[in-house]
Amino acid sequence: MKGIISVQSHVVYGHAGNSSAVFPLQRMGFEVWPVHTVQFSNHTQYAQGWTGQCFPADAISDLVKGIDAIGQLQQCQAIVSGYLGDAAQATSLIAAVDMVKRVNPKAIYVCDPVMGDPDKGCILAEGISEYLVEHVMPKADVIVPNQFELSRFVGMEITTLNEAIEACQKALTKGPKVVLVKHLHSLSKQQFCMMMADSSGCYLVKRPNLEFDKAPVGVGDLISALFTGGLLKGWPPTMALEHANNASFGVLEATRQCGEWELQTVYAQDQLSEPRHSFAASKVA
Ligand SMILES: Nc1ncnc2c1ncn2[C@@H]1O[C@H](COP(=O)(O)OP(=O)(O)O)[C@@H](O)[C@H]1O
Ligand SMILES: Cc1ncc(COP(=O)(O)O)c(C=O)c1O
Ligand SMILES: [Mg+2]
Repeated sequence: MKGIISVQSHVVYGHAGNSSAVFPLQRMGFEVWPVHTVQFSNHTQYAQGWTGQCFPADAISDLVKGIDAIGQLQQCQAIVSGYLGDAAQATSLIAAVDMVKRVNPKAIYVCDPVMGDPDKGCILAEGISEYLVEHVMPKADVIVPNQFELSRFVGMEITTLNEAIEACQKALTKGPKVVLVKHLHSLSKQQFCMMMADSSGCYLVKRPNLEFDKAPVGVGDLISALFTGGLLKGWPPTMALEHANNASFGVLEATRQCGEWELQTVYAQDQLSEPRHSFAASKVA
C-alpha cells in the first residue's frame, strides 16, 4: 500500500494544516503518514490566541528516517508540505524530501508555501517566507501558492489575468512543473478564481463567492490535498484542478449552511469523493 507523507501543522480543535488535509486524502482512498510541524490547540486566527508548541526541527527528517529504517520509505509516492513552525524546520523538511526522492525517485514533492499574511491574519515565525522562496519552492515538483505567495515567489505584482499567466509561466522556469494558484483575489470580487499551469498551458476555474461573517481557515490546505490526491490518482492536472475546486466548494457551502467557522469536512465528506457541483476549467494561455 503506497503512502503520502504530509508535513503540516496539527490542530487539536478544528481544521487547518494536517487537520484539514489528512482526512480528505484518506477519503479519496490514500494512506497518509502525517508528520506534524506544530501541535496547537486551534488555528492562529482566533482572536483569543492559542496554546501548544512547535516540534523540534530535527523531528521531520528523523521521523522520515524511521520510516526508511523499517523498509517502508520506497512506498512513499509523495511528500506534501504546508505550515512550518520555524525556519529551521524548512532545512529538516528539505532533508526529508531528499531522503524520499533518493529511495523512490518517482515520488513527487508538493509544496504549499504557507506564508505569514498580515491582511489574512495567518501568523508564522520570522524568516520562513524568505526561506520558502529561496530554498524550498524551487525544489518542488508542484507548488500550490495563493496569489500573495506566488507574487513573492516570482517577484511581481499580480492584478490582471495576463499578469497571473505571466507569473505562472515565470514560476515554471524556477523549478516546479505544475503550479496551482489557489486564489486569485485580484481577478474578480464575485467569483473565486484558481489558475493551474503546466507545460501544456494555463487553465482557469471559478466558483461562486459565498458570504461568510469570518472567512473559513484551512481552505488552502484542503485544496492542496484534493489537488495532490487527483494528481496521484493519475488524473490529468486539469481534472485534478476541477475536482479540487468542486469538492472544496461543496465543503464551503456546507460550512456556510451550518453557520460554522471551522470547515465542515466530516459532515460534508461525500463532497470529497463525489462533489455535487461541476464547474469546468477553461484554457486561457
Ligand atoms: N467560494 C468561496 N466563497 C467565499 N470564500 C471563499 C471561497 N473559497 C475560498 N474562500 C476563502 O478564501 C480564502 C482562500 O484562501 P486561499 O487564498 O485559497 O488559500 P489559503 O487559505 O492558503 O490562503 C480563504 O480565506 C477561504 O475561506
Ligand atoms: C496552524 C495553522 N495551520 C495552517 C494554516 C493555513 O491555513 P490556510 O489553508 O487558510 O492557509 C493556518 C492559518 O492560519 C494555521 O493557523
Ligand atoms: Mg494557505
